[in-house]
Amino acid sequence: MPGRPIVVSGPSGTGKSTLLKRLFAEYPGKFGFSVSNTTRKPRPGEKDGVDYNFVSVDQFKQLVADGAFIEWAQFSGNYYGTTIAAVKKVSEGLKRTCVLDIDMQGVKSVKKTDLNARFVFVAPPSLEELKKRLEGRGTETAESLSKRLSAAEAELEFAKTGAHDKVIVNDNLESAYKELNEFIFA
Ligand SMILES: Nc1ncnc2c1ncn2[C@@H]1O[C@H](COP(=O)(O)OP(=O)(O)OP(=O)(O)O)[C@@H](O)[C@H]1O
Repeated sequence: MPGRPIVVSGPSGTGKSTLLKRLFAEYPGKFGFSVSNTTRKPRPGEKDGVDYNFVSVDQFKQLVADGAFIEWAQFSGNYYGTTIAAVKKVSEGLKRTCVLDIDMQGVKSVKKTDLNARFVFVAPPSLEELKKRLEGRGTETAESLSKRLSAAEAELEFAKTGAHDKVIVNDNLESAYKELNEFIFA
């Protein structure tokens, strides 16, 4: 029996991917991510329904109008989004526990659906440490770094409202992973 969907959120750079990568590796076949919808064209080797659900702009707009999305966005001329149906497909089709790595808008949106998800927030030990990790990852420009840090403050404020079932401070990676594991299998 797959478990209820798990929504993992928290500031960019707080360590969500690091923790999830470890979880997926420890339990192969137990968890899965949903397949996103996109209007961009498939790249060679990409399979429809596996890498993405490839749709036309008209189809995408219809899904938006139908309220099918948990979250969607436009990047460099293409639309991308996660549908409620794609999350259900992971549990009902693949019989896996669906894990969603989304931001606070996504969290609010999932709460309005019938997905009956559980919410975990991964917090950094401090904003200074978060800045160090983002710098250390070597993926950010000065501009994207400052954008992520201001978004981080909003995420931390939101977490204070008690919207999540569990808050994990990712200070020591081992103990954060242990807490995540315990929460997920509780
Ligand atoms: N407990 C920890 N102590 C020190 N460094 C950590 C810890 N956890 C993660 N990191 C490092 O912090 C950086 C950011 O981690 P990661 O990429 O997992 O964050 P993220 O929350 O998934 O970010 P994004 O939302 O941008 O994808 C990585 O370089 C990672 O190795």
